[in-house]
Amino acid sequence: MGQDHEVTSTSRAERAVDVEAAITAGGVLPVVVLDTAADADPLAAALTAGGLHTVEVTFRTDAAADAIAALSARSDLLVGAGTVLTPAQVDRAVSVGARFVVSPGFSPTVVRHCQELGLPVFPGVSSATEIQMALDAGLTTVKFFPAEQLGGIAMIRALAAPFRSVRFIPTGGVHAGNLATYLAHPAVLAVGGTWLAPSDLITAGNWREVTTRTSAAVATVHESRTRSHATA
Ligand SMILES: O=C(O)C(=O)C[C@H](O)[C@H](O)COP(=O)(O)O
Repeated sequence: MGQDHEVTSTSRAERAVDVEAAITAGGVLPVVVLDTAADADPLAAALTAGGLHTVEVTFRTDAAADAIAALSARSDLLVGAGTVLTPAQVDRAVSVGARFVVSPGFSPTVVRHCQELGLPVFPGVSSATEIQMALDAGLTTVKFFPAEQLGGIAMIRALAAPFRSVRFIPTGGVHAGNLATYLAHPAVLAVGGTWLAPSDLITAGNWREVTTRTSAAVATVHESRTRSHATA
């Protein structure tokens, strides 16, 4: 029994690391709002063609669960659920195959529920107090939301100074023009945002533009990491 428990916790920890490693490797986490699950496959094709293999599908539409189910069935994509506000949504997300959960804010109830399920969770924080709440809950990787509105990279610099173990996924107001500024900070694990696949492009079925934006973001991640290795 005790041994079973140990095995389970180890595999959970490994799963969590896998997810974080995949998000880190991508450098950019596309956030999408899907109105129909029919868009799932072309979206996945567009993102993977551009070089990204992670996606966060927000629980903001009725189609979210079906879309997560369709995307999770693919072997080339790691799919998480975003805008998760309640434990019931966590359960729904898990039941359709979501591998991680993202919230706009810090909910101790949502975080605890994810931890009980062994599901990686990245709650949003917007202040030093919320970071301490995350640390108290045993988390060191958090979403920083809404990043630009909170002061952008200057705020991350200020927060990263005392919280040396914390890694951030800044999201909100990030785009091709300011992506590199965020990626340059060592406390930034990856950056999230809707600019790669915004609702207007999805509705128009403009998958080519989604791939173009994704490739550009991937190139920026690559340049940024090459530069930081060169200066390390
Ligand atoms: O609700 C959540 O869990 C979210 O994920 C919020 C989104 O991350 C932001 O709405 C993205 O902001 P933009 O990239 O500026 O469009």
